[in-house]
Amino acid sequence: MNAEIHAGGNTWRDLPAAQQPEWPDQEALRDVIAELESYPPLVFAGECDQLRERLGAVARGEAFLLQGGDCAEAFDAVSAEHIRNKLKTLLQMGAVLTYAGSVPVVKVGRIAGQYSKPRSKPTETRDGVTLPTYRGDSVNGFEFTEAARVPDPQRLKRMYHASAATLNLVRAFTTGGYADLRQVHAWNQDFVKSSPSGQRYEALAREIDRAMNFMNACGVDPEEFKTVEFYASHEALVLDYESALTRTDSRTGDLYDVSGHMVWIGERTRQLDGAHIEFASRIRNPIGVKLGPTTTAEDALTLIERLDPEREPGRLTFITRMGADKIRDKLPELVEKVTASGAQVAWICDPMHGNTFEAASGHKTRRFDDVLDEVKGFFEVHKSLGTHPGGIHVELTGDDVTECVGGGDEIFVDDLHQRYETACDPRLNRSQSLDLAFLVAEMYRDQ
Ligand SMILES: O=C[C@H](O)[C@H](O)COP(=O)(O)O
Ligand SMILES: C=C(OP(=O)(O)O)C(=O)O
Ligand SMILES: [Mn+2]
Repeated sequence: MNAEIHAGGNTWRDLPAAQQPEWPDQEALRDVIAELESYPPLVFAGECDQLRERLGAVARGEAFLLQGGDCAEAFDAVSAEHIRNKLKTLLQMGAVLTYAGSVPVVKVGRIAGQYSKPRSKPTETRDGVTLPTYRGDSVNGFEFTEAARVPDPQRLKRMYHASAATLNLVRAFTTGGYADLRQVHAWNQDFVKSSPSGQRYEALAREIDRAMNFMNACGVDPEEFKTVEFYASHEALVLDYESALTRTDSRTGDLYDVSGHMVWIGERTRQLDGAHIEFASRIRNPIGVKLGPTTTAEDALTLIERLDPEREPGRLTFITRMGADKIRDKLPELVEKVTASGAQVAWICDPMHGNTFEAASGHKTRRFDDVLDEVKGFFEVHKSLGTHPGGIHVELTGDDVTECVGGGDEIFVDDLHQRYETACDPRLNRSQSLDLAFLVAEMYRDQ
């Protein structure tokens, strides 16, 4: 490996890096980094290029991005059941958006690497006891004990292995026949009877069946529907991990972060002169940046200069997370000035992170109606500017949790305690996710 090029993955080390774990033992950390550097890549650089091309279609207005998964993946949720449920939910949403929205859908999971969390406070207090905050399974334990909350670099290796196991199953499902479009009904089997969104989905699946029979009769090869393109993404937060998995592509000499196909930089770590943007500027993966309500148009333009100097559609995705009450005020200026600059970024709506509040029960939650309203605002703004609403970025799970309130199968604040299982932010459950997909498909069609 070319030492100079490889050093490109480490230039962030001279800059301030927000939200990094305070590892107590630096020597142990160095050993872990060295071991991670010897591990095989989790993804192939060519796949990252392919996703960049797909996102280029999103930026040009020819496709829609569906990006979703847990807020925080957990090591003890690396099981066939959890992974299958999550994938099934994303495939169902993808089918709804493709068919009802009549648009090609690029499917990207917050999966196989989403183990690190930025936090708003460094400590958490319960019943008078204060401990370091939980920062994701890659860093420390969720359990509220002093021992669990100490950052342990060995967890970075577990993150790699958990990501590898997850990605392996996802690849098996998406290429081995499980995700075959002819299985649209099978994905819904356990769900259909119990829920209005399941029943609505079933009706759509019947239409898809008819359309496929028609295509079959016209001579389209049914094998065309057997596999689905699915990509993995996560927040590139813990830079020791991400840079240990950054490798030189032997085909081109370019650097890729081979821990996932796409990585994004979060709202709390997007400082223009900070380590995360520097790191992202050195790799060829498609990059996302979260933009919250304090983002100025100048910030957005500088991010483009740093991350997409060639103005390559698909390289840069702006994931806005303004909040339902701010999106209509804050988004127009950003979109206008970015468009005027000639850059072609993909604009994606994260309707989750600007709409979190604490319920009287103490649960962190989100209202389905606020989520929906932020997406509506996002579509309205793009419609008025003649730009493309490129997709949604959501926190969801395939399990029937009770973490967000509202939805067709309504969950009330008093229900939150029943199945509140998230390690960090509240996720849409399967029924709420499907509801959202139907409503977004309608918005897209009306656009
Ligand atoms: O997922 C995002 C952040 O980690 C999360 O919103 C921060 O939550 P906190 O305010 O509980 O730290
Ligand atoms: C931390 C997250 O979001 P943001 O950076 O937008 O707050 C997240 O996506 O979980
Ligand atoms: Mn989150």
